[in-house]
Amino acid sequence: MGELLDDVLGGGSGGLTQVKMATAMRICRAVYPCWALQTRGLSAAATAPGASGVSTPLKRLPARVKIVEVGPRDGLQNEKTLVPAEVKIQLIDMLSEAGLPVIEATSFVSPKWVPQMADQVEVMRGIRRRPDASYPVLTPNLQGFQAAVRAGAREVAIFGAASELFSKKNINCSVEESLQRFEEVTRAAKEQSVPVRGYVSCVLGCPYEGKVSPEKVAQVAKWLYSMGCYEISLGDTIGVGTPRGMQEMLTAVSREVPISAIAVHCHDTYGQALANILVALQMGVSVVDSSVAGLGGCPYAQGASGNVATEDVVYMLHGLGIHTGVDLQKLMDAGVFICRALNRKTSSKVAQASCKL
Ligand SMILES: CC(C)(COP(=O)([O-])OP(=O)([O-])OC[C@H]1O[C@@H](n2cnc3c(N)ncnc32)[C@H](O)[C@@H]1OP(=O)([O-])[O-])[C@@H](O)C(=O)NCCC(=O)NCCSC(=O)C[C@@](C)(O)CC(=O)[O-]
Repeated sequence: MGELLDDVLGGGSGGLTQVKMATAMRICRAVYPCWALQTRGLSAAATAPGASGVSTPLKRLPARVKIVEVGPRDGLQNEKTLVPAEVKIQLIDMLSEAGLPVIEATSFVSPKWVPQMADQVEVMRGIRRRPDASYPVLTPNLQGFQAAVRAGAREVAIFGAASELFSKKNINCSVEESLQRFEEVTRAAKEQSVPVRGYVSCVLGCPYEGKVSPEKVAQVAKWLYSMGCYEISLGDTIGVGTPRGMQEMLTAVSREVPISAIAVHCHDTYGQALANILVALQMGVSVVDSSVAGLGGCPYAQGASGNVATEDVVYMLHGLGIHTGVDLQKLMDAGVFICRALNRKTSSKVAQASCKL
């Protein structure tokens, strides 16, 4: 194909004419289905070359990846205008329809701290649950855990940080104190057979402290894991990490927590998220957090932009031949729905390329 394009673009006189460009585009469309994205929809472009996960020269990629959709919680928690509960419910239902295996639905935090999540009970009661999907919620303390269980939550997440200042700003206590609160949650959760996921924020940098050492991240991750969290999600809260930082941090954490229990949670502030995720996949991580339309950001992390867009992650994974179980077209529909509801342009490159918004 390269030679063919060289002939078309470089051959003959007259430079790069419109005719040559049109011919080159036709060749590209024929050879790479993704060039046809805008006119023929997404299914062809994101079709995997094979589901084995080894059909590309990239080595050591998992055959399947679990995507944890955090849009309804992380994506919306920072919205200034209150999003009605029925919009959140419809979004979650559309994400369920798209086949996402885990959808973080809301959080049971103080409404004074995060007013956008004050409708958590209504949301939990309103959603249609797919039997094979889970709908975890954030719980910072025992009070939140008990309220979550009363509202029907069957899985919760506790959220700590590798930075003292961030912990103080986000949950109003030191890292040490947070671990004591989390122990109360994990103990109660164990008694009621409720699975607990653990977050560590600021794993590649903190908005208040700057650099964060991989060893500190590993220590907090280890504590959460030994407390009983079945999975530890490592959050690049402000999206400052680069592939090298991701590699160093994961090397440190994977000495303390099995790689099969590690998830990555990348914000895309500096446009590094997909590159960082690819490094994580190559290191054996097979759980990726993302947010539909790239919505989101922590209200207590200045400068944090949205999470990596789920559409972009799914497109990359399918292109690598990795199974996700997600229907990209239905996911895109959910992205269109929430962007229209928020009167917002999508941050997903894949959605932008499909010209749907
Ligand atoms: C943790 C607290 C509650 C401490 O807040 P506090 O003020 O220190 O709590 P307190 O125990 O002193 O209680 C003060 C008031 O809060 C109430 N309260 C106490 N607990 C709860 C609860 N669970 N639910 C509802 N209300 C609660 C409590 O009842 C009391 O009410 P009052 O007597 O004043 O009327 C507060 O700091 C808080 O809610 N923080 C939440 C911050 C948050 O949600 N941040 C965003 C999520 S983290 C994130 O986005 C990062 C992540 C996970 O995505 C990963 C990444 O990207 O890095």
